[in-house]
Amino acid sequence: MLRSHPLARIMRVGTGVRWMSAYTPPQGDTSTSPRPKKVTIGHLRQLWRTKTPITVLTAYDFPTGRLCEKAGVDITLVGDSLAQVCLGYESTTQLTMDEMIHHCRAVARGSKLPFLVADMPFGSYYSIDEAARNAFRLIREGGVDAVKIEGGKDIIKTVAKLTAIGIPVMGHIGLLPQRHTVFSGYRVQGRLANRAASIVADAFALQSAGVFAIVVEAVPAPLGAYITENLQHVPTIGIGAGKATSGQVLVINDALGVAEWAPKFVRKFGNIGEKAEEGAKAYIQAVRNREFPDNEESYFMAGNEWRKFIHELGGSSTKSTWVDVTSNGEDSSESTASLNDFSLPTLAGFMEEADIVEVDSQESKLEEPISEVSISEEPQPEIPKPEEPKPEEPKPDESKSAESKPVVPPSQQ
Ligand SMILES: Nc1nc(=O)c2c([nH]1)NC[C@@H]1CN(c3ccc(C(=O)N[C@@H](CCC(=O)O)C(=O)O)cc3)CN21
Ligand SMILES: CC(C)C(=O)C(=O)O
Repeated sequence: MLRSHPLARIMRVGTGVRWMSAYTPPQGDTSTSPRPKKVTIGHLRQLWRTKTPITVLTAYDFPTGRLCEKAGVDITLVGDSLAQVCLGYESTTQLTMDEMIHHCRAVARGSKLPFLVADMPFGSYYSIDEAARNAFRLIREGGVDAVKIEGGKDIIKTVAKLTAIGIPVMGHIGLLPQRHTVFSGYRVQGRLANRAASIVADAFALQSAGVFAIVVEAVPAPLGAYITENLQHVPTIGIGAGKATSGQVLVINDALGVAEWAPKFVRKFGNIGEKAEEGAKAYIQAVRNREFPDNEESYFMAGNEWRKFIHELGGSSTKSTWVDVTSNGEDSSESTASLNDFSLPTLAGFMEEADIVEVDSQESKLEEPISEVSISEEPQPEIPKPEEPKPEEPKPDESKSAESKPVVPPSQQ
């Protein structure tokens, strides 16, 4: 089919079709549940051969990377849509290599099982040497498995070089967002016969240069189908290219309904934007109404430490007092004893505190929650006055102290 096609001969570079890998594809269910093994090019090829749609979603950071893995996507793509979706740039052309690598590293920490692809930013592949240097950076520093490059015949020598030296490359044809200025905007490509033929030629050229898959963006559905049917060795991943491509990709924010606007080819599979706004507004209301935090969301002192604490302060305060120590250790409370009288907490003090917190978390029932801080009692006679006053609280750095609630690591949430 390939050889007989009139456009298949337009560009042939290098020694022919190369494949990057011959892994044994993992067996078993790959449709919905997260697979236990790392996705390889071999696995992607098996999906393509069995006409199982290849699923691709973009990710830009650790949580979206985690989401892609947990949802069981085949390919996680750190697209340069990062520029617009996450960094607020006007276009993808403003994104730098360093920014891309920074985000790739975060995604890679969260998305370990899906095949991980990163876009080569605009300007990072203007020469073959630059392209190779930057592709290696994305793989070494960014931790990705493969790179994606926008363009067809025009960049074919670069693509052939990258695949020849062992860098898996994903092509990208049709609408090329990095060239939106040249295209006079983000416009559907290949509506006219000439341009459609040129896009088909791009696909064949990329196939010959050894790419492992080709993203086909914003082309008429029949053209997406035609390219998919006529490529012999490479799956297509469509975005706005109709239903017949070998797989589909969407920007995750678009798919989840985060953004206010999305291209016509997007379907919203979620309504995160609305939900997020609702949540943020509910929080603000609760704080303003003093409904948050509650006792369940607050910490209390161990045993009768509060009484000891008041006792050490002199115990003569008869009104509600919040002891407030600023970071320089100055006392701004209304109590009679100045906290300057206490020695500042030492490392030993922190360690002691850590012990107490542990006891506290085990025996948190020891103490009644104090719903109102009301100090009207005289010091309890049975409480022995310690030799050195030791404030349990406040501490100069609350965030570093041990928590009494178990903390769920983000990766388990
Ligand atoms: N959120 C988001 N989603 C994307 O799919 C995406 C990005 N950002 N940023 C990078 C590129 C830019 N993309 C775009 C941006 C705009 C259109 C757009 O305006 N399309 C018009 C087509 C107009 C026509 O030619 O008929 C549309 O109405 O869908 C398409 C793709 C795709 N990529
Ligand atoms: C939308 C996909 C294909 C992309 O290139 C990107 O996220 O930048």
